[in-house]
Amino acid sequence: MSATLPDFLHQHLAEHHLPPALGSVISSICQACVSISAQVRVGALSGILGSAGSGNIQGEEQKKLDVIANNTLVGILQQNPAVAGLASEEEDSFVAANADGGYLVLFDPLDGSSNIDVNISIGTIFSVLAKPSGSLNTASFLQPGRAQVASGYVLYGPQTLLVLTLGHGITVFTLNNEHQFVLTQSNPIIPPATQEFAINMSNQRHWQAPVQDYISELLAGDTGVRGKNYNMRWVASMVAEVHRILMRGGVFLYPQDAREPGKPGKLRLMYEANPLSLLVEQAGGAATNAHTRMLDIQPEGLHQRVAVVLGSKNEVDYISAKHQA
Ligand SMILES: O=P(O)(O)OC[C@H]1O[C@](O)(COP(=O)(O)O)[C@@H](O)[C@@H]1O
Ligand SMILES: [Mg+2]
Ligand SMILES: [Mg+2]
Repeated sequence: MSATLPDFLHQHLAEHHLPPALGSVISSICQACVSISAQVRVGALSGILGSAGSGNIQGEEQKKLDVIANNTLVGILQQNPAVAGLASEEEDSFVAANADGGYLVLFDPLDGSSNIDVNISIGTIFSVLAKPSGSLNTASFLQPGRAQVASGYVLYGPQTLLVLTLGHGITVFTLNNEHQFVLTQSNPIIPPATQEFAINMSNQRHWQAPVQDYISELLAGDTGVRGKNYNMRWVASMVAEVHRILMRGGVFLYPQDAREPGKPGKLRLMYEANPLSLLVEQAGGAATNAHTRMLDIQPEGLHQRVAVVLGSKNEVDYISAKHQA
């Protein structure tokens, strides 16, 4: 249980006949995240807390750390010859990198921005796609989530953790004091049944009927149709919610709601939902938009929003059935 990330990549790529260039892309992403982690750790001491005074293309306020994390990832990935292009939640459109590169990297540089200034877990989420042949354009990135060749996140919590999949199970690494990711867990499995749910209850009045109905069943506990009591968690960093679910099960919902009826949801398909859904499926869980398997959705735009239901399989199936009824 003491392999470092380079050792693991060397062995895992060979075992699954994956190209070394994919390993170099993962290494570059992780190099950037080690740098981001170092900045997160010292917080106010390096002046990285607070607002950047700018907004992203989605009309969201950018925190200084959103911008720092984005620039760190873009700067390091652009230098990797295997990377053809990048897409980020914090960039207006894709960023071209190296013409001969075979991979595209998409990322949410800092997930959980509202938690940065209050010292609660935040993370970087990433997705890797093979670049289709031909010239690079937005359409090159619009591949369904099942086409991802790798995805993962780095969670800046009490420990800095890397959770990674290259399509053959998931592996958890812990950052040590020498700035190396060391393998600490192989192939955690999400139990199919759970008694823990995560949803932002303050939006209850805006939900559609199936979600209203589902949550009221859970709140009824052992006096209701589910016949058991449920506990609730809401960190407000999706990356941390997904990590909890990978470690002990649970279900996470960010449904479509009536606050912005024109949008299918709040979360981003390409930077959040797809990479995290691949991890969840690799750990035996399920991920949908309440109607369709997340990884089968055909993207139509880089910054596309989506409703999200993911986690313990029995619970996700139960919620989907309610939406089809
Ligand atoms: O509960 P709220 O306030 O809608 O926000 C929580 C959600 O917003 C997000 O923070 C959005 O991510 P960003 O910080 O990358 O914008 C998700 O991680 C999280 O699930
Ligand atoms: Mg996010
Ligand atoms: Mg973000």
